[in-house]
Amino acid sequence: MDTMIGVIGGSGLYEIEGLADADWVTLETPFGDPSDQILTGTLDGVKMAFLPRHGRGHVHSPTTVPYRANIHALKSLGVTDIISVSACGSFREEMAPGDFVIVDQFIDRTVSREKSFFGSGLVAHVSVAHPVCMRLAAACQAAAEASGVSVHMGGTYLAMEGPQFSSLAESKLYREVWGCDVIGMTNMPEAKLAREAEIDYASVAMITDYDSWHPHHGEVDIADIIATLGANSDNARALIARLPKLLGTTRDTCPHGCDRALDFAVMTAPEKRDPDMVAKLSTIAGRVL
Ligand SMILES: CSC[C@H]1O[C@H](OP(=O)(O)O)[C@H](O)[C@@H]1O
Ligand SMILES: Nc1ncnc2[nH]cnc12
Repeated sequence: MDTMIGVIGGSGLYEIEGLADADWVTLETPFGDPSDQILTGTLDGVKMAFLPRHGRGHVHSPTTVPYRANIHALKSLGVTDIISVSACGSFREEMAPGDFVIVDQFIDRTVSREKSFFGSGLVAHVSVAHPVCMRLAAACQAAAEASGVSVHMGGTYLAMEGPQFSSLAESKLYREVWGCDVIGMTNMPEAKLAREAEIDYASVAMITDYDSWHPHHGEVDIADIIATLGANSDNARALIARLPKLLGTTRDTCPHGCDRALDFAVMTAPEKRDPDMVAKLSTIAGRVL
């Protein structure tokens, strides 16, 4: 199968350069419009699709990002592997602003978002015990190291609703009691939806701040974050540029089963399935319906 790398760019990363045959395409989905047009093209012969999560000009808040439409649009283009790039706060002294963390776990504290493509008339349950594809995560780590970025392999990402940052008590709870490593507002439900869509997913957290727990850094400040975003985004572009060669033009079946997550997931009996839902889910789940 051809590899197609989908990059979801977070705060500070609204476009990438260097694609051959670059074209911003407009897509509509049964779940509404994606955050923006999607930049398609090829890099080192590998098909690429780039979507700015908040839209160019940063239009969508973490709550209003159309997560389902974004994943649906990438799936409809043929994306096989998603690299999510996100600005994050850090709960660890050694994960300093400017560093990258290759996330491997999530705690989902978001409360106001549609979290599944499925629902009444077509019920499905996929596992997200291991929400990140470690094959893809390893490629991100290698690309970051080759780009000279200080990178940490593995970390738990606390997904909060936002848009306000955490209170000091929340920051300490997530760090000291729950053992989280980084915090952001967008990787959930994005990672869950990618799993439902059977797309391999990896998340690169670009550290911008120490949230509010750090005794010597005071509370999180958006001006500090914006100051760090520029350099982080340049490093993210360098990382992305190395991915096609690492992943190759074709790919085998995912050794971890990310691309077969729906094999046994659909619970609704065939004769009880809502035909409208079946039609609506044809791009996401047509393989098993
Ligand atoms: C710019 S600070 C808060 C904002 O940045 C992160 O967005 P993204 O994950 O898309 O890089 C964070 O989750 C908040 O949405
Ligand atoms: N401290 C923080 N909390 C939540 N999202 C963030 N994005 C960047 N820094 C953040």
